Amino acid sequence: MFDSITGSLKNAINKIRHKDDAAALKKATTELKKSLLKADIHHKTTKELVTEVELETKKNGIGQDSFVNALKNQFTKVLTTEGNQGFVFSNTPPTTILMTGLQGSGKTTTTGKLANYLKTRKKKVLVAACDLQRLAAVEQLKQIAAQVEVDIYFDDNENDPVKIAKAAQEKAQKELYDVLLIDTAGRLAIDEELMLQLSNIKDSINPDEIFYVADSLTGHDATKTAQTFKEKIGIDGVILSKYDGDTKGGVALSIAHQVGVPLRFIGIGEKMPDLEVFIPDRIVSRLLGLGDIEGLAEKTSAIIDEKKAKEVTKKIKKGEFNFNDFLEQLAMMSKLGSMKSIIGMIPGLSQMAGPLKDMDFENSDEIKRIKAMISSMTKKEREQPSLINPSRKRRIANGSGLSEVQVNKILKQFKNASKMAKKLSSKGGMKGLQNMLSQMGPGGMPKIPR
Ligand SMILES: Nc1nc2c(ncn2[C@@H]2O[C@H](COP(=O)(O)OP(=O)(O)OP(=O)(O)O)[C@@H](O)[C@H]2O)c(=O)[nH]1
Repeated sequence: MFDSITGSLKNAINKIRHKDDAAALKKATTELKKSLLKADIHHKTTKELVTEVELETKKNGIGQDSFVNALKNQFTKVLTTEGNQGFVFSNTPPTTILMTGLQGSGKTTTTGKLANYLKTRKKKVLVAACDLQRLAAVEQLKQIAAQVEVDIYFDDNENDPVKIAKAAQEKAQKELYDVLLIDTAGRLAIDEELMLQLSNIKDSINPDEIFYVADSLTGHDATKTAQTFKEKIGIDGVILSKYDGDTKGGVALSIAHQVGVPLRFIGIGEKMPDLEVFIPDRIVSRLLGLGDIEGLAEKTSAIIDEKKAKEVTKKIKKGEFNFNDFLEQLAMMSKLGSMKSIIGMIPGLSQMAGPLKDMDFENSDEIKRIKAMISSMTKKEREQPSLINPSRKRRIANGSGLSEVQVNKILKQFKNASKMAKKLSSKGGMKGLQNMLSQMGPGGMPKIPR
């Protein structure tokens, strides 16, 4: 998700090789500034962040470790704004969310994604179709609701969105829904009529939170419109849509700081599972290429049961992650949405996000090769990859139709990844970064040979 920023941060970090090298720190901060601006992070945010990183590194003694820690702290500071993180449930259900945004920002799709996010977490969700501005919007929401299997409230005979919102809320209260998501109308640009309509809905239903869906492809305009929505109707969170199409990626890192409202979720594709929760410290971990074990486990537990997710995390931490776990994860991952984002959550694998980002699980040659290799292993070998000696490798290569070189490389890659995962998920994980960076060449992890 953040591969280009992660890559340039790595370049900045690599400028510092020795302790107390002030000239190297200068080079690193110059590189940092250049890459943040190139990523389209707001210039004010960039300036503040770079200055603070430099000060903190100097204060703690110049070195790669202290520079990485300063980056981690300062990024977390920039991404953290007063307000809720992720999805927060009200003490008195239904938690009512007003979804707002400009026309085409992805508001209706995002309403469906959020409904799906909550549904996979076993919540009873009702969506309300209050976008009466665009003719097809109600129909679109009906289709999306059917797709993610949540209930929808609409009224084709009513043309007052306030009345529809109110009736939806009554239904949600009476029928004990956990969450009510209200899709509202958008406009091509901010206008008084839209703001008045939203204010009226807000006054009538008193939502727990108002989310503003901003199109990340509009760059700094996304920040500006969010600001205006905040001033005019008050918003509690921003959801950045279409982040998958944003090659620069910096808006996500400065929008909360600029608008003063937390970024809650990011849309990373057109499919319903393509919604990522935005928790600052987890995002920072991914930005620095350290993955997000906690996020992965949380996401995983929505698909498989929580106990199993914990088991996997424990296995990773103990370095016992084996090929059976790998196959199981692979089958499950295809249900989790974008490959790029999943890879970014696995420590040590985030550098592969580039080559693997568009991977299609069913049809990918790389995955087919790995599966072929695993299917030629014995039960014991899958459970205990360390058993695989040269003669076993030859047998596996023959059985899977791969060359010995290919088998060797895949095994090595698996071993390295589990080692890194173990190291980085431990308490001293930050220290592991230094080792990880020194082990990796400029292209990240070695590619699986074709
Ligand atoms: N690639 C990508 N496309 C997205 C994402 N979110 C939404 N879209 C697409 O953006 C387009 C517009 O989305 P809608 O949900 O219809 O937009 P809207 O804001 O509800 O529009 P109005 O109802 O007209 O206000 C659709 O084609 C969506 O599939 C995303 O995160 N990534």
